Amino acid sequence: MDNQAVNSKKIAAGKAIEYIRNGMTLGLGTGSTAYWAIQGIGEMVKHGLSVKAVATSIQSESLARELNIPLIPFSEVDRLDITIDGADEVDEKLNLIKGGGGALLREKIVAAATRFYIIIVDESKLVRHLGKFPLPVEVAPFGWELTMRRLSELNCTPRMRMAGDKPFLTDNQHYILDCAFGEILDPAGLHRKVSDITGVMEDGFFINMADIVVAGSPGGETRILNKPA
Ligand SMILES: O=C[C@H](O)[C@H](O)[C@H](O)COP(=O)(O)O
Repeated sequence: MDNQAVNSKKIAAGKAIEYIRNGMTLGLGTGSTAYWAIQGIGEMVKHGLSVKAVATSIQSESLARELNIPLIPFSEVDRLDITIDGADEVDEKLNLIKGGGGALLREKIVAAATRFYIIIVDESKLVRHLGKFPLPVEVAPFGWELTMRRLSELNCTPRMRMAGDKPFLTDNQHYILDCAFGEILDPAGLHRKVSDITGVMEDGFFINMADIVVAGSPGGETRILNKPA
């Protein structure tokens, strides 16, 4: 990753953590952008911030532990005050594609329990229409070939995500099929069709979930995009 992208991610994360207050329960996202938010929260905890957090992946959980961010089991959570997470694409209505790192199912469960869901991206992730980034679809290993055929009937080209010569396994021991649809004009409609396929555990569409998106630029500026009313 080039230094400019790293800087944009760091800047966006720095802005997002300004929303955090003492006593909050937080959701910790996953990926190279969320990494910077977790680092920032760790720094705030070191300086006396009192928060509790849940993580959206094993990777983020380990990072939070290293930074002494107090973690609680998700079973103890009813509502989270703020979750900060990254995204692979963000459209003009703040609909997202997520799951490039394979964490979409837990991320969506955490997002759905969140009062104020903040997405942080470098500005290159902002698009008019979703779809250039193939949609990650988490599927049950049992019968995945059939699930893949059903997905391709929706006019996409699904590909099994690999880790070396084996299928990539999510934290939930599922597979990921990356589905190249091309430009998607109706993400909500397509989300319904994908979700209707038996064997699909979750897809990477996050429709109408983000409250704000903080986009960082390599020059060090941030832009805050609000969910349309
Ligand atoms: O599964 C991974 C997550 O959805 C990430 O938040 C997303 O892929 C963005 O990751 P990054 O910030 O590394 O581009």
